[in-house]
Amino acid sequence: MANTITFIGAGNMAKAIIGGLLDSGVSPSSITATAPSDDGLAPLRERLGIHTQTDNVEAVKGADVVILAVKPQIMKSVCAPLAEAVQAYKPLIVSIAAGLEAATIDGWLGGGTALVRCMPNTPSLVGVGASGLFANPAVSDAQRALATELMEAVGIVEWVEQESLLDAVTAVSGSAPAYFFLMFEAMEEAGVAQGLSAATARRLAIQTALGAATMAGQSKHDPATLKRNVMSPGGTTERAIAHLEDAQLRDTIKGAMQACARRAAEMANELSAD
Ligand SMILES: NC(=O)C1=CN([C@@H]2O[C@H](COP(=O)(O)OP(=O)(O)OC[C@H]3O[C@@H](n4cnc5c(N)ncnc54)[C@H](O)[C@@H]3O)[C@@H](O)[C@H]2O)C=CC1
Ligand SMILES: O=C(O)[C@@H]1CCC=N1
Repeated sequence: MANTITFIGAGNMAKAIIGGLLDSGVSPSSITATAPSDDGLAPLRERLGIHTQTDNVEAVKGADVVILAVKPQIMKSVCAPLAEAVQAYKPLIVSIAAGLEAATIDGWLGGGTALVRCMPNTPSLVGVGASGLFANPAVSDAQRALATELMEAVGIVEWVEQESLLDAVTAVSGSAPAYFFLMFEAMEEAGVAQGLSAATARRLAIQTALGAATMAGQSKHDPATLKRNVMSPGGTTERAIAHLEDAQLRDTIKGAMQACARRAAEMANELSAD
């Protein structure tokens, strides 16, 4: 990728995308990351070789893509000082903030910006991220292609044509690594309760998830069929799955995802009213 990319904010999600981009062969010299103090930036500069900057406005000047990677709650105060440089240099803006609507951010940046909203996830760090993208009407086809190229460097990309669907993307992939991490915690605890060492239980659980995800991604069968293939009639898996179904696991997951998407919509309302 020949474009220059500036990350405003160098926290967990920015670092995950930067790590994935570098692993995919993007040159460190094309990436700049900012933070209010140099403390967190020095390791990025020294270990990854990317540019760093404590002045957001300077970092925006001349960048082809500006990725807004700060917490939604401080986005307004971060965007307002950037408006002049954004209007002058017209980079593609990519916001990864949960909830915050494109029109709200566009307004904070002075209006008329080409803005892509992206909902990535932290496995971008290891090149197996999943991102949902939405473009506002000012985004050109070339900028859409650029956003696709950028996020495909760290995983898969799905475009949505309705902005509100990004809340569903947040529920199904943005927040979802945490659901699986919770599952690993629970499986490790249960494995230990059955006598395994924590290390053994963790290793087996994680490898099994990796195997199941790889199989589901490659198989011509749907997940329900793959599940049935594990369930020998009268066997062990049947009992385990019956327990999960009796415990309303599907409803629990649905409820969690509804809570997630509702919170994204709530945040959009709270923050646009600021
Ligand atoms: N963590 C995740 O799994 C995901 C996060 N997101 C979104 O990514 C954004 C960032 O989230 P995280 O990386 O988790 O948060 P974080 O708290 O790890 O990172 C935010 C970074 O912004 C920096 N920052 C604060 N004020 C700043 C300023 N004035 N100028 C420049 N940088 C400043 C902080 O130093 C911090 O490192 C949020 O909007 C969140 O909704 C989206 C998808 C997944
Ligand atoms: O929890 C959050 O608000 C962010 C957005 C998606 C994942 N982490």
